[in-house]
Amino acid sequence: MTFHIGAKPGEIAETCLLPGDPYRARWAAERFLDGATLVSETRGMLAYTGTWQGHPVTIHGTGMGMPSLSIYVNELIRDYGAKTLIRVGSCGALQPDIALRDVVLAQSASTIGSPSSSIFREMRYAPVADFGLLTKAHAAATGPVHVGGIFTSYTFYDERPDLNDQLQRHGCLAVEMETAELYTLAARYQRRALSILTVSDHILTGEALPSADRETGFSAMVEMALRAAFT
Ligand SMILES: O=P(O)(O)O[C@H]1O[C@H](CO)[C@@H](O)[C@H]1O
Ligand SMILES: O=c1cc[nH]c(=O)[nH]1
Repeated sequence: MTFHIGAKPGEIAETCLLPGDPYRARWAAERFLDGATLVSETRGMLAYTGTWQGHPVTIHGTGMGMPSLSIYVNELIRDYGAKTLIRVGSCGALQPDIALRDVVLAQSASTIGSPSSSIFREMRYAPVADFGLLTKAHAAATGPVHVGGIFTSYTFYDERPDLNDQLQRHGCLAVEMETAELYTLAARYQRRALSILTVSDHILTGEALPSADRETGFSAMVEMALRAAFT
């Protein structure tokens, strides 16, 4: 047990899938894992461990935003020995050729700042995905998939439309709230990380999926994450 994870030693797999939403963790565990067992529900952040095609996998919610993800990923890596960490999240699209339900593979994650920023002082660190996971996830895609840079925001309700304009102009595919810190922590501890994101809304058009779709409609990215981890 740690401050924020109730699992006993040995109950967390080396491969962890990380949705922001704890109910997405439950849905994905029930749908994709054999023998899924609830191993932590501290603060309602559900975590399940089971197997996929014989491989041990944990699916652990992270909550919303980099500070929350940072707590869980630090403990998963430092206390439980997680080695492969794949975020399965939602994002808002920033480019006109990206549609609702498309998948975005985050090659890099720009940010204004992250919980790790203070250790870099004046340096603008560039958090990047694990190349092996990225290429394997891309090969496993069965529908529209986009690969490129994303923006990890500290806020959901952003008051800077000019920032979205600049991000779009510089080819940024989508916005979400966790990946920059995930990639930075993975680099620090020499672990593999990737963010696979399903487009839940479009920043340019204002279209959005209903929240039930966000919770359960994301099979393609979970399948891509599992195939990337084990092929
Ligand atoms: O669907 P998840 O994984 O939570 O990801 C996105 O959704 C939340 C905002 O609604 C933020 O956590 C953002 O990154
Ligand atoms: O952070 C996020 C996640 C999904 N959609 C957004 O617009 N922002």
